[in-house]
Amino acid sequence: MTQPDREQVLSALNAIKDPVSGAGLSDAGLVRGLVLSPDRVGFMLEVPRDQVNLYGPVRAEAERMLAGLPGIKKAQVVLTAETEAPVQAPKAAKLSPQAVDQNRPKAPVASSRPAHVKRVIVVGSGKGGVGKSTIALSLALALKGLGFRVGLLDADIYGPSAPLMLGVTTPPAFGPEKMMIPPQAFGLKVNSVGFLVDADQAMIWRGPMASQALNQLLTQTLWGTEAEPLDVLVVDMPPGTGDVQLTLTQKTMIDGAVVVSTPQEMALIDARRAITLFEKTSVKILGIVENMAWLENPVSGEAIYVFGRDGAKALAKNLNVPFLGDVPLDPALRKGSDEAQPLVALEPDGDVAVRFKMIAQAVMTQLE
Ligand SMILES: Nc1ncnc2c1ncn2[C@@H]1O[C@H](COP(=O)(O)OP(=O)(O)OP(=O)(O)O)[C@@H](O)[C@H]1O
Repeated sequence: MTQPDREQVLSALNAIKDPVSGAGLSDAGLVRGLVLSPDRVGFMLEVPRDQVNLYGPVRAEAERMLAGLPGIKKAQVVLTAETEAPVQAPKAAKLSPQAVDQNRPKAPVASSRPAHVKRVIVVGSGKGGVGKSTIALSLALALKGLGFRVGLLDADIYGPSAPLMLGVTTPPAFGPEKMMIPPQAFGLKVNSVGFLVDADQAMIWRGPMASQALNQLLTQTLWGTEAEPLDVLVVDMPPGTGDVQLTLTQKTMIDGAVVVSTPQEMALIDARRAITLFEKTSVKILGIVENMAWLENPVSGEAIYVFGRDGAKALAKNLNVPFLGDVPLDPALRKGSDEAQPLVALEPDGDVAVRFKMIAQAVMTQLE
């Protein structure tokens, strides 16, 4: 079934009135960053913080109306001023002396939690190279764009990439009580296993050493303070489902996991494995993101399904976990990462950034 084009969506949105000006939503200039992808449509409704209550029903009505349009299966409207995170008492950080011992089986009871961090979410993938780090960074930036205080922990011992993607070359300084003071880039507090050791060295770490290093990065970084706690810490996990990943999920209080996959069969098999790992360690699955979902033909604008179509979406349905959104294969996204100019920060109203804001919003909804 053919889906409506931008003009048709904008005109349909005018049927819903802005409660303040009385004009249609599009005419009132409230529709920002409209994105259309196969079966899906979404946009951002940006309103002043003190008028958010007024626009909750408008958002719901817009979603309902868009979802009813021909060829649209899912509609998502993000109300960007509505995302203040509830305050949660921070727990004290402590390093468990048993943190390095992986030799005997343990009950999956999480113990460590970074101090002054309200929520920890991990971004994982069963398979390497599916864009997990790109999604973790972009999600962190999108959460920042929604008004949260955000940190990014690059825990990918096999290929730490956050320093390169963000252009951060200075490792964290050490503050009181040997706490690491994370460098900041694009409004994010960042720490990476890449700051601590040479990448080649990290790769040959034995499981317990890697686990201990990750635990230190988590709990001995000054992510927040009592006065200014971090709202969300995004952890870019190492790919796969080995001992290091298992220990990280067992030892750390994690509020939820985002699983990244391409639509390709091989990636999906591994994504399923990652989901099983999280389920076994009682980590809530926030949902699946489909990366490299399609490539837009620059001449015709037609979608080319390089890695197959809707595989991750189908997996989410199959496993009964939320589907958080899809991201196209976009050369600008790759270029931005390579040049330390992340696309989501550089073009916050662009199509890719808006997609990530919607994913970020869906993540926060799952966390509530
Ligand atoms: N949607 C996308 N569009 C274009 N390029 C992308 C996209 N997602 C990721 N890439 C590029 O693909 C490559 C691999 O991505 P990334 O490093 O994020 O994957 P990863 O799953 O974290 O890999 P690893 O397992 O090696 O850590 C990078 O060059 C990245 O810029």
